[in-house]
Amino acid sequence: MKILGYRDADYDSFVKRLNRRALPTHDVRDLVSEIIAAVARQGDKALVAYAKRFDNVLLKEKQLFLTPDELAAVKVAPSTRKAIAASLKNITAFAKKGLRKDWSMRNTEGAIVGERFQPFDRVGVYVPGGKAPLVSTALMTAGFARAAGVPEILAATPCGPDGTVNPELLYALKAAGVTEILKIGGAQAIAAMALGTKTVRPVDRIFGPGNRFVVEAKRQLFGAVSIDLLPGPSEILIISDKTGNPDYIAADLLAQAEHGGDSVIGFITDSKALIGKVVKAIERQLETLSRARYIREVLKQATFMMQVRSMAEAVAISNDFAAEHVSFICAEEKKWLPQIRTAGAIYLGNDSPVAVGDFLAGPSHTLPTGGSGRSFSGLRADQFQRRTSIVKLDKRSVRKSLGVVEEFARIEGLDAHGRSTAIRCE
Ligand SMILES: NC(=O)c1ccc[n+]([C@@H]2O[C@H](COP(=O)([O-])OP(=O)(O)OC[C@H]3O[C@@H](n4cnc5c(N)ncnc54)[C@H](O)[C@@H]3O)[C@@H](O)[C@H]2O)c1
Ligand SMILES: [Zn+2]
Repeated sequence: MKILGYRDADYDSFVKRLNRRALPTHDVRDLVSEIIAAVARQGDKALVAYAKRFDNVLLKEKQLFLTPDELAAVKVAPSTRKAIAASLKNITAFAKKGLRKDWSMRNTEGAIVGERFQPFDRVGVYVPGGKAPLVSTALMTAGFARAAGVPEILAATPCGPDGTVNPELLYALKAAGVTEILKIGGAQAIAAMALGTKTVRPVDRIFGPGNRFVVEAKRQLFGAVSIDLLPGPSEILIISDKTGNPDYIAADLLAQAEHGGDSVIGFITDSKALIGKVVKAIERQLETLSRARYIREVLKQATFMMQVRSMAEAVAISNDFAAEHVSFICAEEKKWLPQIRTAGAIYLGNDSPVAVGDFLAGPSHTLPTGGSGRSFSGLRADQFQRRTSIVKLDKRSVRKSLGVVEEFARIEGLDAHGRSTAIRCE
């Protein structure tokens, strides 16, 4: 854990380093481009080879997809079914609010102009499965696709060494409306969905979070497909004044640490006393957690706590860092909230655990990480809609448009353009 305050000698250089840009390292970039090239060249054969190399599973080319029988046989506890239904209910309601609706109006010349929104025909969602079966992520991606009315939803998720996928995850995928399940993970799964293979039909757009290989594959395949955003290893930044409850703050930091070593955990406050209390609370709570040893490692490698001069400084650092989740606890919430501009999601006050947003609240937990929050927003239902603009003129509006069109045609030296409009006014 790195603990520092504004009086420390290395404070300024540390703060400077928190101003991030989401860019991959060279080794990840090179490995991923090699994987993409192999999938493009060898298709299913490459998928089988990488599943063996990275996931330690022996699959045949015929076994890349989950069969309908396997899916039909999935059974989960009633309590699981209830939890998944509760989450999907909130997700669907939230998603429907975010869908865009067709509209039209008349422009100055009287032409009808408008926008039409239709669901994509076929999308791919990546559901991480490396470290934990992210059942909630299945809902937080495919659930939005279904709410938008996408008819074909291909999900990709890595299977275990025995070739099976966690039954709760399968149940969630089915509940969220997924129509095909590819048992492949990593960059190779993204490549297969984007480029297609003999057995995988390519998709129009790819959604969903993953580790750095998955995120880099989406970045490199942009163009072959479109992507939602760059949602990588999860992270949190907690900003609190002295009104923050140290036990709650510690609990949220620990919950984040559970996500894994690639993620970053930050705590910024203008109260030095609060840092001391949070550190003590972490030690106390850690004792009772099942993944304590693992969490301890993350706290050591990837956690910082900082005493800043003021809330203004805290907010400025937060905007530079562009964290996936910002927890904001401040007596002057109304004053500062509009100024937190680059966060993927903001959790307000002492009583808003990020975990509720992870699993249940409604907004997708698929959020930009690694500093990409500066340029991307979290996953929304309207990202599953393809937008088309529509223009319709009649004799009156075409006549009214002619003067301006002819002037542009003259300036740009495109006389056929002018002629195509004039001919309709003769
Ligand atoms: N930002 C968000 O919205 C959000 C939401 C949920 C999860 N996440 C993040 O997603 C990540 C999931 O990561 P994960 O690893 O558990 O699952 P994952 O499914 O993303 O990655 C596992 C796959 O990576 C590939 N792989 C593993 N090691 C490799 C290597 N050395 N080289 C090349 N490929 C390799 C394997 O094929 C494996 O199937 C976590 O960091 C989590 O925080 C983010
Ligand atoms: Zn979480």
